[in-house]
Amino acid sequence: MTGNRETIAIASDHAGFELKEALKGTLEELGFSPLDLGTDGPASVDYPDFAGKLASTLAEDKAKRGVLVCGTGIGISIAANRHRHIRAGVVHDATTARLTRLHNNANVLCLGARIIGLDVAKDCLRVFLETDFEGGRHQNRVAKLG
Ligand SMILES: O=C(CO)[C@H](O)[C@H](O)[C@H](O)COP(=O)(O)O
Repeated sequence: MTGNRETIAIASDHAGFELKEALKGTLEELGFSPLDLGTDGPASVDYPDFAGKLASTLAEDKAKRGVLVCGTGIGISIAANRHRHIRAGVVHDATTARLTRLHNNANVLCLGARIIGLDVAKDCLRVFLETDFEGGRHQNRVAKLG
């Protein structure tokens, strides 16, 4: 928390850099405090390094939720999901953003900057942050993820 604003960790590789920068503003507009873990420019970097930084930040309880962006959202989600405390979902629209919270209790939103546009990405972010886990039949399934 920063003041009474929840901290949301955010990171990307070079392909996701521009979208990450834009989404930091969206987080602020929505009343959250973005914690930017890089990358800091368009130079080519390796997405596992940034997924790892975000995973460490959540493990250290510096944030409870995070956002990761790469070209497709796929590589950075694979990397993030190697960490047992991370449930990262790649989403493409508000429906998948809602369902990865309702059903998977995802704590990390993954977006593909080369796949979706800014307005859809903003929708995904807002819906992800405002949707609670449904629990019920999904509780046991999520527990089995490890
Ligand atoms: O890992 C990915 C594919 O799922 C990401 O989209 C990366 O951002 C992409 O591979 C980076 O590609 P580039 O050609 O090195 O820019």
